[in-house]
Amino acid sequence: MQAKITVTETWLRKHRHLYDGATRHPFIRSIRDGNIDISAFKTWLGQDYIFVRAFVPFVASVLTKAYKGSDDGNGDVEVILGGVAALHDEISWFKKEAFKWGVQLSSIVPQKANQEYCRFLESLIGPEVEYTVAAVAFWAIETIYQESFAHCLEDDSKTPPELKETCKRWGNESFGEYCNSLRNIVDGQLEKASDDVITKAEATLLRVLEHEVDFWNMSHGRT
Ligand SMILES: Cc1ncc(CN)c(N)n1
Repeated sequence: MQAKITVTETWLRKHRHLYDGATRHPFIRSIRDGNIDISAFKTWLGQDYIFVRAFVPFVASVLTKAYKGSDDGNGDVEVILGGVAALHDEISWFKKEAFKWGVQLSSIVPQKANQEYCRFLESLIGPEVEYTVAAVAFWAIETIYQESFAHCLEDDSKTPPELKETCKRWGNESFGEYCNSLRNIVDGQLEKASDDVITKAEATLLRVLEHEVDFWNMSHGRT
């Protein structure tokens, strides 16, 4: 018997071009090819620290929605709680890494693309946004980083040794498994969602992809 094609699989096939644009962006390719401009890397580092701080309340809102809205005996809550814990480590990592690279986090001003992305996250926090829609955004945001940085760790990559740790932070296998768990949660929700929610969730995925591309563009100095 053939395996059933999930909703996320359908979307990834349909929007492959945009998805590849987010996960194989020139910024990521420049890390992978070993010709990254270190000032672009530092820009990304400072801007992403600001993004991650804004990401925390969004993830907390997804956690609340999972608690209220999922009917799986709260397996979802545990997966998402793991994500919150990982974010705690992520913030400490950014501080350590910023120190290493001489990036002053206290003086970073969020750039336009970052402000718009953070505003988008805020727009997904309210109770009027369905759990399924918010969970799709969460899955996509985490997975884009996972796929992007895993690409920089492939055998034929020329990623500079001093950037390997950064790539491993999101490109490692256990982060990949966590992203798969998020994807299973999302597909479970989408299977029982109304057409209206599925439409909103797909539109949200597309917005995430666009914001991620803009975020890489900003880091790469293309704004
Ligand atoms: C912009 C962005 N997207 C995703 C992630 C992964 N948490 C991140 N740190 N920053």
